[in-house]
Amino acid sequence: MTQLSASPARSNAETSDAPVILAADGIEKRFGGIAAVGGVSFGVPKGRIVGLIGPNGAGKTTMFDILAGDQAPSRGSVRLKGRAVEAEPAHLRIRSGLGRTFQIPRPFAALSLVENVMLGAQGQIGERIWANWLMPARVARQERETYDKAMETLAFVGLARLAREPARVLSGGQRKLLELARVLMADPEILLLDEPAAGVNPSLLEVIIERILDLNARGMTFLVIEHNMDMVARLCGHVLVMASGRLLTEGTPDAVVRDPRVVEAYLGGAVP
Ligand SMILES: Nc1ncnc2c1ncn2[C@@H]1O[C@H](COP(=O)(O)OP(=O)(O)OP(=O)(O)O)[C@@H](O)[C@H]1O
Repeated sequence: MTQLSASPARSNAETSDAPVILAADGIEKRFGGIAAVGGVSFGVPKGRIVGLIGPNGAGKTTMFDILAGDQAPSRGSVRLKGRAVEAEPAHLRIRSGLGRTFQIPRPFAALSLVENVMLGAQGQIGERIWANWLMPARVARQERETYDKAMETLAFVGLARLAREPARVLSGGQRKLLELARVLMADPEILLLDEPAAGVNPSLLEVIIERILDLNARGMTFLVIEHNMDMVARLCGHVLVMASGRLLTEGTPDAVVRDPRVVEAYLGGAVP
């Protein structure tokens, strides 16, 4: 595990007594005889940046899949803004304000960056075939607005100058920024980020950290899976630790990395 930086956590986690925006309640996920997630409960308070760490195979990505609606839990409940959503598919959760990024982003390689980002917009009336016939001016206006918003979002993540290039020219780190831009098009209230630092060079990593802190300062909530503990310490006021499908402990980044159970979980499993 990487040494924690001495800088204090910078999210606004400690400054507010916020309501829980996303909650997992007794989540279980079994694949045949294996419990990838074995009864996990936690809450993410609104406006905070919460970390989710644990050794490889701990069940973190499976947990994200269940929170986002990409997999159904075998048991348990997911509450988004107080509403049980475990039966809802991912696209409905996105519309309710829950966005997620993937460990390995897969943009449409042949489409331009701006086209990829525009695909993240929700509620496009032009997707309804009849709307193109009945209200073409309205469809055209909305497409223009979506394009402008996609360009603004690309500028926010520092990719505006590549807007017309095909996504295949991007590095791994730039793909992470493109994916962030795509998911931001849906105006999420809470974002699940799956290893935003993995495979990213140090200068782009700084951009990603700054963008996350900037969005958080504007009120966006984050749950972040990350192996890079320097990044976790810079972003997160609170960290959840999973091991072998269970929630092992939670606390400040500083406290959890000093917890002997956490050290043992990492040494017993594959150390990142
Ligand atoms: N579709 C699947 N079928 C069978 N087993 C699975 C499936 N998905 C995950 N698992 C198993 O569930 C366990 C948890 O996997 P998961 O990917 O959620 O862990 P993780 O904490 O995200 O790991 P990493 O840090 O390596 O991404 C692992 O043992 C994995 O092999």
